[in-house]
Parts: sequence; C-alpha cells; structure tokens
Amino acid sequence: MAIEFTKYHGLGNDFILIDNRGAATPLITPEKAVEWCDRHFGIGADGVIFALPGKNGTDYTMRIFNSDGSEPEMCGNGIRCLAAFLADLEGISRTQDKYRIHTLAGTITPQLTPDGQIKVDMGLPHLLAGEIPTTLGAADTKVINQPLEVAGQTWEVTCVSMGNPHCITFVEDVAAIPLETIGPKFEHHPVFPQRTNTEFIQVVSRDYLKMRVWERGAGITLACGTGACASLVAGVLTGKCDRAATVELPGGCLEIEWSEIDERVYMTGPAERVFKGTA
Ligand SMILES: N[C@@H](CCC[C@H](N)C(=O)O)C(=O)O
Repeated sequence: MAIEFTKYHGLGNDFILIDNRGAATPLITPEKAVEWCDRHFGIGADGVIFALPGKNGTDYTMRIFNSDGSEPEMCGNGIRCLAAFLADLEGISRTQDKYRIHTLAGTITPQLTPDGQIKVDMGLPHLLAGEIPTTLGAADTKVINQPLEVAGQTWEVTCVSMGNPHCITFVEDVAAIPLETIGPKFEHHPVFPQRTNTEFIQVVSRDYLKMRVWERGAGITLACGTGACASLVAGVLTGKCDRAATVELPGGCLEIEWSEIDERVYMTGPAERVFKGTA
C-alpha cells in the first residue's frame, strides 16, 4: 500500500511525518522506518513521526521511531514539526493554534506563535537516577558531576530525563570532541539500561551554550530539542548557566527556559516543511 508522507525539519533534525489520524497504530513498522530513514537507499531522515488520534483528552498522539527502529518517549524538534504538520493538515494559519499532544513522556503542549516559531511546554525535567534511568547513583539521588569512565577517560557527567534519557558533559571546546567514536560508547554504556542520548556542552556565557549531540538510535544529528532542554537544566544544576539561554547546535539555535515559576522547561524554535511524497 502506498503511503503519503511529508518531510519536515527542526534545525536540520529531520523527520518523515505520516498522517495517522485514521488509525490507533502506526501505518508502518519499525523495520520499514529504518528503510525509509536510510540516506542512501531511502527517503532519508533521523526518524519517522506519526500523528495519531488523541488519548486521555488530548488532541493528538505522537509516536516516533528513531532511524534504527527503536521507539523513544519524546522528541523536542519532532514535536515542533508535528505541530507544523497538524496546522498544515488542518489548513489553518500557523499562528493560531496550541495542541495538547499525548506522548510516552506525558502530555506535551506546542504553541504556534505569530513570528512563525513554535514554543513548546516540555514539562518537568526528571532528575533522579531511577527516573533517567542510570545506575550511576542510587535510584533516589540526582546524578550531578559524577565521574564516568568512557574510552579510557574519566568524564564528569550530569544526567537529566526529559521523558527520554540524557547524559551531559561540559567541555572546553565542543569542536574537539570525537563524537563519531565516543558517542556510541556513551550510548551503550552499561550504566544506562535504556541507552542514552549524549550531549557535549561548551559554556560560552551564562546565557549562551554550544552543543553537539550523539542521539540514542540516530547517531550524530544537527540538533536535539530534548537534549538542549536537558543540557540547560544540567547547566543550572551545576551552576554554569542561567535559567534561560540560547543553545547553539550545528543546525541553528533554540531558546530554552527552565521556569522558576512552574519548574517546567520551555523550548522555542522553528519547524520547516521540506517536501511531500508517496512511498
Ligand atoms: N532529536 C530528538 C530526540 C529524538 C529521540 C532520541 N533519539 C531518543 O532516542 O531519545 C529531539 O529533538 O529531542
């Protein structure tokens, strides 16, 4: 059966979006998602996102398969792309709407804003080792500046969950990190039973961070929204940055705030349609 799709990206973190509003289960399998994400033999993307009917009083449900076929709990750039896709499907102005989206990380609320950006209420960060999950500390303790041996080197890491797991390391120069070789070693380290996303952060100033990321199930990507949120939270926990900052990624910048008022994390950034097709 031929399936229509639309390709979107958020700062170069690119996704194949499928209109799945007519069925409660994804229209393609994880194996097919791997084929579609292949950049040489497929459409090419970091993941496939499905817009499904809402659950528990929400407007829609988002499910996502990474390019390796695994299913993460949440995706920050992906949920901005989903909001843009829904607005395009509904034929409404992108400046009007707010969606309540059911995800495996709870209800997430993207809001289309008049300047074309999308502001997302990403919810509360989870900080306890058992919630990440990681065995780097006792289940009910936070993992802040903990030593971790990777590739014969000791790294100081801070772990944060934005529904999905993140391991953050602050470094002098992000450009000097051999991401291609070190990224998989963090991802598959035995202290992360569900694997992990890994962010390297250079603090340029208290309100400007530079980030490079190795994503669980996708490898090096040009941006990671949940990673930018987790990194800002890690920066606050370690006293390195303010509660609002610009996070510069290889694909562009996100504005992140960890609100002092409601303790929720807010992410603002773009989402662009690239092309439509049938596969
Ligand atoms: N790129 C995403 C994160 C996608 C999921 C991630 N690879 C995982 O497995 O947790 C983002 O923008 O947050």
